[in-house]
Amino acid sequence: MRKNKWFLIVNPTSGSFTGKRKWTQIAATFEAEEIPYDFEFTTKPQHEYELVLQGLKKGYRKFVSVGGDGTLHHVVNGLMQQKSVSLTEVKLGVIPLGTGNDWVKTYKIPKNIKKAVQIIKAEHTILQDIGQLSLLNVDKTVFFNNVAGLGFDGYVVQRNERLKFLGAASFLISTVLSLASYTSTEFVIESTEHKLTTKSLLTIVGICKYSGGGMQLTKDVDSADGLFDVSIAKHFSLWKLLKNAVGLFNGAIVHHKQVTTFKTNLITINTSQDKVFIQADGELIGTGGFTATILPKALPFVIP
Ligand SMILES: Nc1ncnc2c1ncn2[C@@H]1O[C@H](COP(=O)(O)OP(=O)(O)OP(=O)(O)O)[C@@H](O)[C@H]1O
Repeated sequence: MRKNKWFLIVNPTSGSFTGKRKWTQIAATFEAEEIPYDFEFTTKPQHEYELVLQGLKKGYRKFVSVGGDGTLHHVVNGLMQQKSVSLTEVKLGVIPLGTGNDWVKTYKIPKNIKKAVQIIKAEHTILQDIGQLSLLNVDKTVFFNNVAGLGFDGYVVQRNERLKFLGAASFLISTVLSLASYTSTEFVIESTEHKLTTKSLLTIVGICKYSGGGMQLTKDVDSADGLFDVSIAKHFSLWKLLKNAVGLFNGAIVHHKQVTTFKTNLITINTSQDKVFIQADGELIGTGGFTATILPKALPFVIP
């Protein structure tokens, strides 16, 4: 009967321990709404992945990621890496308790626990595209459900690890602090339709709309169109970035003349410089270049 029960994977550390603080309220809401569920707390980084595999083995098919973008990223990777259960049988809901909570913003899933739980109860799903990243420096494949990128944004994610206690504003603070010490990188970018060599600040490959705590760096996003939305930004001085700060959050930045955008289903981004950080869904993945392939309509997510 586990097939009909929700299996909640709870990261107590997400959102500077919001996960731990809100758990009693979440459990009480599931009970009040009479939604059958079981749960497990993560006890270490990336534990979500193992809990998904164990959950599938025990017969669960309906999962809830209780945490932030990182928790969701690892739950998605658990589901995507395994081959024993067809993903059409699976449903994945989210209760956002993280710092940035960027993926939920695309679908307007509220942070209000009662409302987020009611969305799960309604079980309305969208088949969303998933990105598959193959790293060029090492034999490693990672899946992502929101936005991946390399260059400056990887550098910011790496720097932000130490500032997350500052909450959602930490991303903007890390961005400003990082600009002072970051130099642009030369990338060779090859997609189905484009080939270019360019010195740039960052290159972002997006499925959904928001990253970096609410910044909109991808244009005309459709999360189920079988295409990545790519944005390549040339170097921005600190002054220019601050002048365009509003545009970072309302999406106008993608129209800036120093930003190039296009759509593609396959892209390879490489660099000969070392220590170029790669991030996927706000998690640090590695360094160097990657090939990103879109997997159209790959995973059913519960959305409003
Ligand atoms: N028990 C744990 N102890 C330490 N780290 C954990 C634990 N459980 C999960 N993690 C890791 O914590 C990291 C951050 O989690 P998450 O991204 O959900 O929170 P956040 O960083 O506050 O939110 P956001 O990514 O939305 O800004 C993830 O990499 C996750 O694997």
